[in-house]
Amino acid sequence: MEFLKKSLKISEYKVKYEKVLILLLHYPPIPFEIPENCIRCAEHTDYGTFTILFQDNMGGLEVKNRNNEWVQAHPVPGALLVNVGEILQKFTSGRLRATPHRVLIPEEERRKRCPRKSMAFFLSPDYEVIVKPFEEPKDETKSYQTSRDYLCSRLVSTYTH
Ligand SMILES: O=C(O)CCC(=O)C(=O)O
Ligand SMILES: [Fe+2]
Repeated sequence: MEFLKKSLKISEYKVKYEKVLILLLHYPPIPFEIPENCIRCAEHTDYGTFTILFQDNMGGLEVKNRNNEWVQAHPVPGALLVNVGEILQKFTSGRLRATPHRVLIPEEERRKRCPRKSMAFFLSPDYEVIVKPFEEPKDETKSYQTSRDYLCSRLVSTYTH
């Protein structure tokens, strides 16, 4: 967290602890014909502070840049991918933007017929941390959402469909 404090020049870093959720993802091989435009993981932004992602060499991951263009995030051996999450976007008043990303199915037959594996470390503030811009002083007359409320509401809105 020190690097965030330095790069954003935050004098008081209030996120005392970080919750970590580790997701091991296995995308099965596709042994049959599928319609065009099928995807492995739909466009989304992660909810927390940031996500550290390891991916194998199957490819398919794309991130959206600030010009709203999809850019392939090719796997680089030994490299990690870091995605900014929604809570960090809120902490920084949008100076850091939550990265939209998705996982497509490679055109290439060999990679389509192989599984894809990835490992995601989702970091989120401790549950009682208030989700508000760092530079904004706390207003005692306002009611704020905690990290727990924010994460729960995002999970509910995602999984009620
Ligand atoms: O499998 C991947 O590379 C991405 C997974 C992902 O974005 C997620 O689980 O939130
Ligand atoms: Fe994600």
